[in-house]
Amino acid sequence: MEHDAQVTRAWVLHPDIYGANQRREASFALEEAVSLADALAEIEVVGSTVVRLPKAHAGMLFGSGKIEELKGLFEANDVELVLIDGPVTPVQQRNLEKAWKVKLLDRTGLILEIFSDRARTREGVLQVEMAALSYQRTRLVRAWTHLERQRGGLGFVGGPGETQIEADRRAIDDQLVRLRRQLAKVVKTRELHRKARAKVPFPIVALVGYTNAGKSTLFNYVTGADVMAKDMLFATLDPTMRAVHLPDGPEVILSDTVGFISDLPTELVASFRATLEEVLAADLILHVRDIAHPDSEVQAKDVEDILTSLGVGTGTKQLEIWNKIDLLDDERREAMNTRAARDDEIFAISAVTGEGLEDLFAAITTALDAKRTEEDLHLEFSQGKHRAWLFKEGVVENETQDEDGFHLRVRWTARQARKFEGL
Ligand SMILES: Nc1nc2c(ncn2[C@@H]2O[C@H](COP(=O)(O)OP(=O)(O)OP(=O)(O)O)[C@@H](O)[C@H]2O)c(=O)[nH]1
Repeated sequence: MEHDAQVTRAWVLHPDIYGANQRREASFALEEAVSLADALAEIEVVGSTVVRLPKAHAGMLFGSGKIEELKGLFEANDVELVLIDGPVTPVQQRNLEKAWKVKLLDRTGLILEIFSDRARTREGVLQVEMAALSYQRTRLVRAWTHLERQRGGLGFVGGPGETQIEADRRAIDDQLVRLRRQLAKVVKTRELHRKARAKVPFPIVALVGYTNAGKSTLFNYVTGADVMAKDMLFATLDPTMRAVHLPDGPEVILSDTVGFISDLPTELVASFRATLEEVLAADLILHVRDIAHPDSEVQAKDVEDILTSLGVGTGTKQLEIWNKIDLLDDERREAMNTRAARDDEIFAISAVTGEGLEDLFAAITTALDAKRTEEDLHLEFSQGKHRAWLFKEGVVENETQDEDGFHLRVRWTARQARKFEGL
């Protein structure tokens, strides 16, 4: 058979762990894994299968019959790469690669590949490199533990394998230290940028959501920008910011962030913390959901869990955006619209047709205006201009005066506070 030499022929396996993986329907999980693989241009998915995992086949992951059966399938389809949508130990990887004569990548490895393909900014590139190294490091440790066990767990030092692994581990540690230093520098620069932005008197609205939910499409619709919006997972990796005037509303900074995914590798969760700080700093969070997706509820729950684990969102107002209603049939669309209309914090929209956006913009304006905090200010007499501004903006609740100046109790929104700072 003649094949395009530029692309690697891949087969996707979703291991269905009996009894443990029922939270997500196996067929949806398999579909998502195929989309993940499709996100890499150099991979062509030639087939995909859900495989029920046996209870115990530690060294090979699957039973020998299944391995033979799959081997025949891979040979018949000239498969060069097998993607296993789950964790695979280094030992299992080596054994399966040998048995099937293919290269093998597990879910974390695949997601890391995609992230490394997508990272554009210096910070993104450094974070992905660090995540990949941390991942490699855990695989060294596992192999080492395994070697140790083979020798009967005596733990004596100096075996050739162990020395090599120790050396590899040290090399990785050194490189991680170097990368961490470089990253710290980049983060510092970004901090300065954010501080500069905080002086801009606009509230920040952050878009979050499961990958492919439509964040970039909504961002583009609102800002008229041309951020890459594709039916491709993780099209947006680095956060994008844009100041935009909402129709009949305030000027805001809209921020588009990386999409979330179930079972996000822990290495990546940690390394993307910094990027998600943009979300932490937001005045309002818009959680964009693909409401037409069959697994929409599970996706939403996973996004909420990741946000909670990152400490994002507590105390920050959130609106839920039910996107892609144009894809629903009339009956379901009607039902969604009715449900959304009953809840002040849910909005059914289509980021493609623009349906429902007017109500959403109005709600964003209201939410930002409602976010008032109370503060005590002391103004010197020479700051009369500031006092006049506060009275003009109508945020002063109470005022007293002494020989130094004015004591004001103000209730204001983040937007007003920032404007005041800029005076
Ligand atoms: N029919 C329809 N398609 C939509 C809508 N919103 C987004 N899409 C499509 O969904 C796909 C994903 O949209 P993106 O905007 O790239 O999604 P994202 O959430 O930014 O994705 P990540 O970058 O992976 O986080 C694209 O093919 C969009 O055209 C919508 O309201 N209706």
